[in-house]
Amino acid sequence: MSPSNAFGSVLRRVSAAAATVSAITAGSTRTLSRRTLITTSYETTVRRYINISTLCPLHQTAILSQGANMEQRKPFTADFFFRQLFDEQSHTYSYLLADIASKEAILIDPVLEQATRDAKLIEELGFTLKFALNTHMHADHVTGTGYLKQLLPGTLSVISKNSGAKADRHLVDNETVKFGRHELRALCTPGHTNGCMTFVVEEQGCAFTGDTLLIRGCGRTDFQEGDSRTLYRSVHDRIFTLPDNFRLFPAHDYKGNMETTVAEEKRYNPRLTKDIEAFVELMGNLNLPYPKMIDKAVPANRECGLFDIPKES
Ligand SMILES: N[C@@H](CCC(=O)N[C@@H](CSS)C(=O)NCC(=O)O)C(=O)O
Repeated sequence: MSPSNAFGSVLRRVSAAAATVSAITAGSTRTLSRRTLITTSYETTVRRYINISTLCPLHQTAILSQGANMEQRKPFTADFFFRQLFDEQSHTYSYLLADIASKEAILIDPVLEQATRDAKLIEELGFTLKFALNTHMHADHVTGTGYLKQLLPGTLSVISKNSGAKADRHLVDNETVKFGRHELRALCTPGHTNGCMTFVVEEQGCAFTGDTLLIRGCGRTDFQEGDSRTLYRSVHDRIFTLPDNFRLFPAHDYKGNMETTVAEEKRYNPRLTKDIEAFVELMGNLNLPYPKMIDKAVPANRECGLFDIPKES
């Protein structure tokens, strides 16, 4: 058997073991916390079936990390539409969510230069864009919310009250935004900026973290109202307290990653796994260059993003 076939066979045995664990834990004792039970049972079962010490360290990590990250993730419900969109210039992810039955949609963190792409997609899919939301007042690109209001009349722009930016609707902590039968809950997660929010869709087991938590990273805290201690508390108190299996979708990624989970970031985020003092020290020494667009983006985003509207072709 070739090494890759052997690894495939091991993974199949692990999946079978994981299924057994899921079945056992489904009706199991409540004396242990759900997370402890899942992680412990998974690792115990894997070790019972496979002598993992015979595998290389990479494969050992790959197999054991599945216990916390993959096994218990919920699929989206059949009536929930999800589409991740990307802007290559600013490395920004936007997210189109919709209720497939009622066709009501929302768009999180649209980018001005992609507004015509997004509007076309929304029209092609027969959706009505109810809300165009920003997780915060961005510094690296102009938001598409203002232009989308023109392209798709009836759309309302949304941002947090704490952002100080103009919008049709201002969200406060714990407020919900409804689209069809679905809803997201907006949690204040300041630190990168004062007005940062994380949007949680509880039923679908996912959250949109903006720049508060990035995949194996986090938003910088060296401009606007950035504050490292505040960001650390936001992540630990409001994102890491979500269920371990929640899928997390950030506003940016610079390395080609697309999503993560609460469990993964709690284990592997090189910044947020540190204690708060070490985190503050690290964030104070990032020495990142300022975003190229900051002088244009922040004033535009304070006005909901109407700035240099691209000409129609
Ligand atoms: N090079 C980009 C800006 C990159 C950057 O600073 N990203 C921000 C989020 S957008 S304000 C950030 O918080 N990064 C964290 C990190 O660790 O990289 C540009 O010039 O636009």
